[in-house]
Amino acid sequence: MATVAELAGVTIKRGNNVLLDRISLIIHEDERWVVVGPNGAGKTTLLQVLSAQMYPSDGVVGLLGEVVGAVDVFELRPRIGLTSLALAERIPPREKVRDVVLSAAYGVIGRWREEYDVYDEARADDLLGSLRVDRLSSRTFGTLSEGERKRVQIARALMTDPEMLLLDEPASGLDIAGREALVDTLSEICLDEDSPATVLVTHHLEEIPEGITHALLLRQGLVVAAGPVETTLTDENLSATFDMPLAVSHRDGRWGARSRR
Ligand SMILES: Nc1ncnc2c1ncn2[C@@H]1O[C@H](COP(=O)(O)OP(=O)(O)OP(=O)(O)O)[C@@H](O)[C@H]1O
Repeated sequence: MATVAELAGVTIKRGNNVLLDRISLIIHEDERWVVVGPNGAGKTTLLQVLSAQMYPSDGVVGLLGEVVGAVDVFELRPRIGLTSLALAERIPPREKVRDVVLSAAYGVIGRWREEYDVYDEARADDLLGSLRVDRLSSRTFGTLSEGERKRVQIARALMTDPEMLLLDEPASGLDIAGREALVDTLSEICLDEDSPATVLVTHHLEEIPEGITHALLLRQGLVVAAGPVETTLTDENLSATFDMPLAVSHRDGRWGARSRR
């Protein structure tokens, strides 16, 4: 299987803070990763590295066969789909939903005067359909519920047919029904062998969709454990990650965690 990302000894420093500390990681195209760790562990920073938005202070980042730093990142970035709160906040509230998705084809946020071809328009409509928000395509982004916005952002991230899909807390802020429906949709994406390699950051094991194959546990910028999800998401590893005794459960395809105190 082809490698889509390879991090070797990657360190990110800001001032005296070490955000990521000598991270080494290989992601193959058929893998779907979940990244778990406490607030401030470096999860979002890792996604920034994987989306070529951030350069390492030390170490080497290989993405889609290119070395970051030795390649034009503007050619690399369209090959990687990203959803994050920071990106969502940059979407103009008056932007039409269909244009939020369509404008990804040009790597811009906010439609201006681009001419889109029929192929792009059909793809945007298909994605809105598969994310089950096609009925909202002529609404403005600012009028959507949180759950609807998350779906539109995922459709946007998939618009360029990326080779890697990065999802930063896609279910945060959703109610139970919204979360469950989104986890189902994410499961469909993760289980589809035509989907790109996926890395999903979450705070809650309940939000891990079926089809996730690997897990990375981060604490204070360091990898606590990484590997196949079944052998990585253990009581011992999760307890070490959050510095409290935790019990992991895995029933009917769904993960969970609770205190052992
Ligand atoms: N520019 C910066 N300068 C200094 N420290 C920073 C900077 N950016 C981020 N940090 C720190 O780096 C650490 C990792 O941040 P990051 O956003 O990657 O964590 P996270 O695991 O995604 O956290 P959360 O779960 O709270 O979203 C945090 O302690 C944060 O305060």
